Amino acid sequence: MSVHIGAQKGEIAETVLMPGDPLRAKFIAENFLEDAVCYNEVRGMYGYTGTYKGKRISVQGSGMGLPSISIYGHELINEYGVKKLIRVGSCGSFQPHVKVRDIVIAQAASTNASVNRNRFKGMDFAPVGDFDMLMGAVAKAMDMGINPHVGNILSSDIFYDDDPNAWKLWAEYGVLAVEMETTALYTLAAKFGVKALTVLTVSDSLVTHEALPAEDREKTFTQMMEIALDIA
Ligand SMILES: O=P(O)(O)O[C@H]1O[C@H](CO)[C@@H](O)[C@H]1O
Ligand SMILES: O=c1cc[nH]c(=O)[nH]1
Repeated sequence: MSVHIGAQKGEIAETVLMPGDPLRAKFIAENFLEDAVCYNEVRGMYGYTGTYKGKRISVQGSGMGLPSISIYGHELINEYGVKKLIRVGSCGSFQPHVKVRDIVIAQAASTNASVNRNRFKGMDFAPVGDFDMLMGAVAKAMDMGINPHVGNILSSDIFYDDDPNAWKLWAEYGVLAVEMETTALYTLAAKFGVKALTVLTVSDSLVTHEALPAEDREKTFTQMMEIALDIA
């Protein structure tokens, strides 16, 4: 057991899908993995290991925000030997051409959080996704007839911002969408020499104010799940 994960050594695969929502982890395990076994229920942050097309894969909820994914990512890499982490999340669109239910692949992740400023003594680190997995995810999406949006995203420390127009500065610089974890995931991967990629589905738009309900966010983002499982 690690501090936050109740698995024994060897119970977690080298490749782990990481949705923020633990119920999305359960959905992926029940609908995509064969012989899935639940290895973690600590804090209700479900983790499962099973097989997909014969390959051993785990799926672990990350929780919301940079500190939460940092804790699970750190323990997966350092306590369980995980080598590939693929976030499967939801995001809010910043751009008119990025529509609800579209797929976004995070080439890089900007942030308004101070964690990396602290880590790098006031300097800026540019967290980027793994290039091979990025290419694989784009190719798989195209095979499925999907044109994914690939580019910079914002990993925000704030869901309910005091300034309702704060997002527009990022939008002006071409940032595609907002979520809350990837900058930490990519930084952890760089520090520990493992691979990470984030694949997102647009759940709402800050441009049009459209939004999908929680059940859709938990269960209907199956294209993103298929892309992630393919590159796993
Ligand atoms: O749907 P998940 O993966 O949780 O991702 C997004 O949704 C949560 C906010 O509602 C944040 O965790 C954000 O990153
Ligand atoms: O962090 C998030 C995730 C989805 N939608 C948002 O607006 N923000």
